[in-house]
Amino acid sequence: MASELTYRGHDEPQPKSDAYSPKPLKPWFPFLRPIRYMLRDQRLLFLFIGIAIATVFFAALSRPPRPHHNSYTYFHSANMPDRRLEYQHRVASSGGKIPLGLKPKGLRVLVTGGAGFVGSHLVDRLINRGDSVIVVDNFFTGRKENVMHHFGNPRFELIRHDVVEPILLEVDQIYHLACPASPVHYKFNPVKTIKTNVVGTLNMLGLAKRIGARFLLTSTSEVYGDPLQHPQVETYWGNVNPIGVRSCYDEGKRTAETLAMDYHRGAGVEALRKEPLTVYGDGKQTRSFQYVSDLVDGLMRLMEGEHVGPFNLGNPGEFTMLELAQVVQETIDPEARIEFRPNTEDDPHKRKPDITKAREQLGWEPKVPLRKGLPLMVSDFRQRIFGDHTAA
Ligand SMILES: O=c1ccn([C@@H]2O[C@H](COP(=O)(O)OP(=O)(O)O[C@H]3OC[C@@H](O)[C@H](O)[C@H]3O)[C@@H](O)[C@H]2O)c(=O)[nH]1
Repeated sequence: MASELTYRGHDEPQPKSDAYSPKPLKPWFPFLRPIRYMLRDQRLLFLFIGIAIATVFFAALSRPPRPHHNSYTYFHSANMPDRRLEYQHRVASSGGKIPLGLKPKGLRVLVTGGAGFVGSHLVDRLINRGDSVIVVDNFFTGRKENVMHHFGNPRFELIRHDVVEPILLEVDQIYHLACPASPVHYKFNPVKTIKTNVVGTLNMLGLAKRIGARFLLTSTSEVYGDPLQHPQVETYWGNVNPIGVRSCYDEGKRTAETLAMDYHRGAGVEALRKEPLTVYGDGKQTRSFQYVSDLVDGLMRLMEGEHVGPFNLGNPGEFTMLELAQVVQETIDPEARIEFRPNTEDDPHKRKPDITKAREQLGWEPKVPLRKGLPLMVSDFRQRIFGDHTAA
């Protein structure tokens, strides 16, 4: 009865040849069973997951140690004869599984603000000596054209990024230059200027700490404000108006220096500072001017040396703004007219770096005097702006 309820086909005529005969076994039948077995209960999925876990595990086992993890303690050892050689050794020896000849040769260097004036000259030097360079720049005052000649070089990367936002990169050294540098630019949006100096520097120091990279901050002679000591040595604390129109830059850089030294003391980050005395103004106030190649040379010596803390990297030659204008007339354009305008607020009266420390400890001093540097600077700008190759 039950079968009648469930199967009603017994009334239909049966085909004549329906006498029972077992189906012949297909030749591929033995292979079908394991495949069916695999497909049941999502066994295949579990198999793939197993393979993935094993791959990750063995890849992690075979990964070489990172070169910069021990650079942290390394930079605190005072008896390091040649940091650059040691760096090359560490980078090279980090590639245990990489076939000979494919190992990275130079350092991996991050230059924030690398599309700017000083930064792009620094990038040229680093690329020329064989390093791999990553430039991070928001192009506020920098230009792609300054670094365009490195496009296509596998050792060069350009990232449009604002340092006030965190970024994670793997490098051995960080040159932190990103900041509006001339009074017109840093006064344009003062809150953003101080934010770049404080938050941007915090982000870069945080990155340096995380990856164990060496850190160099480019500060400014403006941290001395309107100095009461002349010339200025690195230990001079300065005379700065904390609430003036220039404070976003002066005090921003001073805070950036504080942060760098606090990270150094608290977290072991290597903190360096340089003082480019390259501010141009007008009136009778004095300033010192240095050619960019001297500055870049000093920056690299500082980064490669074992010293920590502030260094004045400037040219002690002291000129009034009027003298500067006269040198421009003599060396570049005798027709140029000198126009007097009222001075800007809080403009320091005098500025001249004492570079004894840099001379003694870095073996550095500027080589290019103002009279020689100015025409070189004009050629450089001509080439950058008009692509005038003959001028170089
Ligand atoms: O928020 C900012 C502001 C500026 N920048 C970049 O920083 C670079 C600054 O270069 P500039 O050509 O304007 O100025 P300089 O090369 O003369 O400045 C350099 O010396 C003076 C120091 O105070 C600066 O920190 C240093 O960059 C530019 O490429 C600019 O686009 C940022 O990446 N982020």
